[in-house]
Amino acid sequence: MSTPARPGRAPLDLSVYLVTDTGMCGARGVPATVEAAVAGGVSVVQLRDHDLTDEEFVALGRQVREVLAGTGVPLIVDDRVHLVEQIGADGAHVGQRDVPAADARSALGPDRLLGLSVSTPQQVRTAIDLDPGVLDYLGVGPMWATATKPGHADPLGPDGVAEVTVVSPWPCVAIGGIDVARAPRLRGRGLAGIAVVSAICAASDPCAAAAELRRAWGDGS
Ligand SMILES: Cc1ncc(COP(=O)(O)OP(=O)(O)O)c(N)n1
Ligand SMILES: Cc1nc(C(=O)O)sc1CCOP(=O)(O)O
Ligand SMILES: [Mg+2]
Repeated sequence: MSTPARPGRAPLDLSVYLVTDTGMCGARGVPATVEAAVAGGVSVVQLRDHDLTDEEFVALGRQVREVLAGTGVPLIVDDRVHLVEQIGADGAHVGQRDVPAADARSALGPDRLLGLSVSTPQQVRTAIDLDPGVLDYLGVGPMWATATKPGHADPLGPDGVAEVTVVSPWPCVAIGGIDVARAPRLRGRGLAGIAVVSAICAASDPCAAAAELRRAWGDGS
């Protein structure tokens, strides 16, 4: 299901949003994992790797961009807004401790996608004080405790996430501890989609994992 976008933008399908983890992809590698996951129904891909140098990150990002060419699936860059152009990515995702969203938008220009992480309704209200045209979506998390992000905020759970989506003017994607068993518990909470790392990257068959998540999520209602 696509959700309304910023004025003048094509609708954005956030339903199953893959965030990559190079270590979890293992010997298969990030590009092959992304290719399989997209075949299984992933609708957005975010390149996330805190350990690579900028040069390595750009090289990997370009490989992923090649894999995504012609699929219509957007490529988002985690944190490194300054590399979006070099990679030829479609946008960036920033957190509360990264470059401020308004600065990220200035660097990206009006046409690229920008997501912001939030963990509380108050962080949404703070973001609303920005020009609403700055953001395309919110990443809301964590839903549940997860080993993938050490030091994460307090888990929100299905009831907590609904308190965030209800005050958000932007489409929201939930993240943190989501798998096939838990995904249905997030339906009907005002979310546009679910974002996962380990449920796809650590799966032996990322195509099947993505297809199962897509089925578990349905249309999110
Ligand atoms: C879709 C999505 N939501 C949240 C995050 C987390 O971003 P951030 O808080 O900046 O943490 P890091 O991912 O940089 O560790 C995300 N990456 N994607
Ligand atoms: C990257 C990230 N951000 C989070 C947040 O709460 O903002 S939780 C998270 C990790 C999600 O990994 P997994 O699907 O393996 O639980
Ligand atoms: Mg970040």
